[in-house]
Amino acid sequence: MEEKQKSLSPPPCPSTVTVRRNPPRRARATPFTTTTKPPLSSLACAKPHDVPTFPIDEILSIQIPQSEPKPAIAESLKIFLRIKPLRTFTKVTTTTKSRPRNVWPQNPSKKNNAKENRNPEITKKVRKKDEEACITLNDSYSVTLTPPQSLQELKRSKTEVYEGFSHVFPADCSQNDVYDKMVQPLLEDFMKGKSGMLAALGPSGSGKTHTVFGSLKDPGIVPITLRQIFKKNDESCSGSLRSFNLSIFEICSERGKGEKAYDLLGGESSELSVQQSTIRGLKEVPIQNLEEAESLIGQAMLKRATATTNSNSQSSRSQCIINIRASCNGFSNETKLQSSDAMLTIVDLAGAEREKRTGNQGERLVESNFINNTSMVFGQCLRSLLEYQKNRKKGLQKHHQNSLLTRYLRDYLEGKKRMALILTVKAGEEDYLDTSYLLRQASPYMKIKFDNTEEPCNKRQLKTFPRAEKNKKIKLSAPKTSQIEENFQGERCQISQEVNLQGKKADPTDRSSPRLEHVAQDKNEREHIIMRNFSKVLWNVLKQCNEKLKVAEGEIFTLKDSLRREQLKSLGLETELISLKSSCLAQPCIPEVEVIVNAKEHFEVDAALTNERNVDDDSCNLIKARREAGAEESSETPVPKVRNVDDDSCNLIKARREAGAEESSESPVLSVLRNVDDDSCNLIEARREAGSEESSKSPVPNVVRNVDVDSCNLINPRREASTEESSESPVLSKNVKDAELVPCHLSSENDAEPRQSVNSEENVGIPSTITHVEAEVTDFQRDQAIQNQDDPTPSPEQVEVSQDCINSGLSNVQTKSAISRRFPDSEKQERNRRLLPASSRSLTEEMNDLEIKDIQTEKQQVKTTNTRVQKKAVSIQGQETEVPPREAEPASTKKQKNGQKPKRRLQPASSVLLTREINTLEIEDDIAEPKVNRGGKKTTVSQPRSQGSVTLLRLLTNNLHL
Ligand SMILES: Nc1ncnc2c1ncn2[C@@H]1O[C@H](COP(=O)(O)OP(=O)(O)OP(=O)(O)O)[C@@H](O)[C@H]1O
Repeated sequence: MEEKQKSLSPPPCPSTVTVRRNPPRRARATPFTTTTKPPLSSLACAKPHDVPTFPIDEILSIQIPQSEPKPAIAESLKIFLRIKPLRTFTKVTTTTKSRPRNVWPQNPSKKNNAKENRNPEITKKVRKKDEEACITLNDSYSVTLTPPQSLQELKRSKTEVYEGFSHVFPADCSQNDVYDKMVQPLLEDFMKGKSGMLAALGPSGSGKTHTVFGSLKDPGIVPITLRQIFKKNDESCSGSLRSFNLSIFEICSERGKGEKAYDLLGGESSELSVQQSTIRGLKEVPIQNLEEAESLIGQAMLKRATATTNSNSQSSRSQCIINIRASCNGFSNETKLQSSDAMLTIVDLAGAEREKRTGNQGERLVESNFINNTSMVFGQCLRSLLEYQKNRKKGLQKHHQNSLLTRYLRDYLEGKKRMALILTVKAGEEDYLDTSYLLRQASPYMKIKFDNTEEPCNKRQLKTFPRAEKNKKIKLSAPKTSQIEENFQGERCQISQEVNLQGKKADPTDRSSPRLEHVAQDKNEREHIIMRNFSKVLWNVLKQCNEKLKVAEGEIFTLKDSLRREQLKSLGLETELISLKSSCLAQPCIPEVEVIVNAKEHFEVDAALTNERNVDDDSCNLIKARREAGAEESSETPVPKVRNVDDDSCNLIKARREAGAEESSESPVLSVLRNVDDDSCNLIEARREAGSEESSKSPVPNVVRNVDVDSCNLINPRREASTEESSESPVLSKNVKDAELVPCHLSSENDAEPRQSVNSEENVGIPSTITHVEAEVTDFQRDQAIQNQDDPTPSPEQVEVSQDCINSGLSNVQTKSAISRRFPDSEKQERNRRLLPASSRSLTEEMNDLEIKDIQTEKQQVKTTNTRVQKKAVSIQGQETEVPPREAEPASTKKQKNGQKPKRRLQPASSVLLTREINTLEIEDDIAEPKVNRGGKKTTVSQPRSQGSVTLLRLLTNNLHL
C-alpha cells in the first residue's frame, strides 16, 4: 500500500538538500547517490512556483568522502637475521690445501681435529678463547651492534641498533626454528601456487650454507622444506595431483673473466648455456619422495665448488640456486583458484669476503672478487628497487644486468614476486666490521615492497627448466628461421601439446594462453617483416625493369630518328629523281619542281615529326616495296631489273600520292607535285609500253629503256646492273660506270669554248664532248621550257618530242665520246654493229627527216666541229683503251684561269650507252673521211660508209650546233 501511495503521489521536492555524512550501512554509495535528486517526472509534475532554487552552494560545500584505497596487496620484504653462535672460535693460522671440491659440508672443528690427529707434524696454531659478542639480541625484531673496544677508543664507530627485522634468530636457535619462522609462510604460499624466493646473505663463514643446507645431523631449510612438502602433499587429498621437480645449479666465475652456470644435478656435461636471463639445458629432476630429494641434495653439494679459506674451511665459491617446482596436474580442493605451477627458489650466496680475513691469493682472490661483485650487484638491485619505490619518477635502474644471478632473479629483485632474505652474521668482535657492513646495507631493504599477487607461473624460470624442454624451446623459436608458409594452426597445436606436456592447460583462462598469443603476435610480425622485405625486393626489381624499359625506349627513339632521317634522304632522292625526270622532259618545269619538292620535303618532315606512325607505316611500305623489288631483281635478268626499278619508283610515287592525298587537298603545292609525279609515272609507263613493243622486235631495246630509267636514277648507282651487263659487254659496263661519274654543265656556255672545261679528277677518262652535248640538251630543254612557259606540264606529245631530242643528243654525245676509244677500226665497226639498236637507227632516221633543213644551213659548222673532233681522236690514237686523264688537263686549267666553276652533274649510264650506240654512226662517218692527227698524218679508210649514217651524223651535228 505504501508503495502504491508513493507511486501515486510523488514525493515533494525538498526545499533543502540533506547531506548525509555517515556512510550507508550496507553499501557504500557514491557521492552522487548521496545527493538524492528528485526524479524528473516529479519535477515535471511540480508547479513552477513550487520549484526551489538549485542549492548549488550547499552542494559545493559538501565534503565528499574520499574513496578509501583498496588494501595494498604489496608486502614488505621480510628480512631475517640469524646470529651464528660464538662457541669456540677456531682459527686456522696456516694456509691449508683446498679440500676436494665436491665434499659434503662437514664440521670444520672435527675435520681440523682429525687432521691434527693424523698429522701432528703440521704446524697449527689453534687459539681458543671466549670472544665477546659484538651483537646482542634486543628482541625478536632488533639487535644492537656494539663495536669492539679498540674501535670505540678510536671513536670510529659507535653502538648501533638495528630493528625491523621479521625475526632475529639467536645463536642458539635450531634449523627448525628458522624454517618455521621464515620458510613456513613461503612454503604455504608455494603449495598454494605462489612462487617465492629465499636468499641467504652474509659474510663468508657466517653460516649461510649451514642455514640453507645444514648437515646430515642438522639439516637446513632445504631438506626440511622438502620434507614438509612431501609431508603436506601426502596429507592433502589432492596429493596425487601435484608433482615436484628439483633443479640445482650454481653460478661461478671462470677465472674472473666471465660467469658460467653448472648444473649440479646433471651428468658430466654440466655446463649450462646462458642467454641473458635464460639458463638453458638445466636438468629438472622430478622427486617423488624425501629420500630422492635428499639424495639429489647430497649429489649437488658434492658437486658444488668449495674451497678452504681463513674464514671458512668449506667456503662456497659459487652462488647456488635451488629450485623446487610444484606442478599441478589438476584441480585440487585446496588450490582451486591457483592450481598452477609454483616455484620455490632458495639461494645460497657466496659470502662476501675481505682479503685480510680470507687471505685468499691467486684464483681464490679472483673468486673473491667475483663473489663480492655479485653480492654488490645484488645489493644494488635491492637499493635501486627501494629508491624506485620511494620515487617512481626516477625509474628503476637495471643493475640486474650486471650479473647472471641478478638477471635470473630479476622478477624478485624488481619486487614482482615474493621474496625473503636471511642475514647470517657472526657475533664475534673480529666480525664486527662484516656484520656492521651487512646490517647497514641490508636494514633498509625492510622497506622494500613486493607484489604478492604475482603470477604463479614464471615464464622466465620455466625456460630454465628441464633439458627435455630444450627441444620444445627450439620448436618455439623455430619460426624465426622457418618460412612464413608454416601453418599457424599446426604451430598452435604443437605449442598446446608442449604446454600439456608441462602439465598446463592450454585453455584461454590459463596463464599459458598469453604465450600462445605471444607466438601468434610473433608470427604476425614475422609475416609483416617478410612481406615488407618482399615488397622492397619487388620494388627494386620493378625499378630495374623500368630502367631497362627506358633504355629500350631510348634505343627505339634513336632508331626511329635514324629511320626518319633515312626516309627523308630517300624522299630527297626521290624528289631529285622527279626533278631530274622533269628536267629531262621539260626544262621550264625544273624550278617549279624544285620548289615543290622542297615544299614537299618540309611538309613531309613536319608530318614525320608530328605523326610518327604514318611515317613508320610509310617507311615500312617503302622498305617492303624495295624488298619486293630486290627479290624480283635477283630472280630476273638484268634487263627486267630495270623494269623493276621503274616499278619501284612508280610505287614510291604512288605511295607518296596516297600518303599525301589528304595533305594535298590543303596544299596546292602538293597537288602540283602530284601532277608532276603523275606525269613522270605516265611517262615511265609509256616508255615501258614502248619498250615492250620494241623488245618484241629486238632484244636490244631493253637497253634503251634502261637508259630511261637510269636517267632518272642518277645518284643511285646501278652497280649490279653494270656488273651483269659487263658479262655481256665489258665496254658497255665501262661506259655505264663512266657515265655515273660524268659531270654535267647546266650553265649555258659558249659553244666555241672547249667542252673539256670540267676540271676535276672525276672527269678522268670521260670525253669532253659528252659535257658539250649535255649542254646542248640543256639548251634544248630551255627552248622547250620557253615554248611551254604557259603550261608547265608537258603534254604527251611534248614529252615524246623532248625525249627524242634527248635521245638524239645523247646519241651525238655517244658518237663523239666513242672517238676517244682507240679500238681498231675493224673492231669498232664490228662492235658498233653489234651494239647499235634498231630503234636508235629508226630514231636517227626520224630525226634526220625532221631536221633536214637545218643540216643544210649549218653544214659548214658541222664540218669544223668534225674536224675538231677528228683532231682530238687522232691525238689519243695509239694510247691505251681508256682515255688518259691528261687530255682534260689543259681545258680544265684554262677553265680555272677563267675563274668559272663548272657545275657537275652525274649522267646516267644508260644515256652513255645510248650515246655510245649513236657514236657508231659517227665512227662510220669519220671513217668515210680521212682523219688527220697532230702530225698531219691521215688515217686510211678501210670500210665504206653508208649513206644513212652519214646523213644521221650530219643531222646530229647540225642539230647540236657542233
Ligand atoms: N648456526 C650455526 N650453528 C652451528 N654451526 C654453524 C652455524 N652457522 C655456521 N656454522 C658452522 O660454521 C661453519 C661455516 O659455516 P658455512 O659454511 O655455512 O658458512 P658460509 O656462510 O656458507 O660461508 P661461505 O660463504 O664461505 O660459504 C660451518 O662449519 C658451519 O657448520
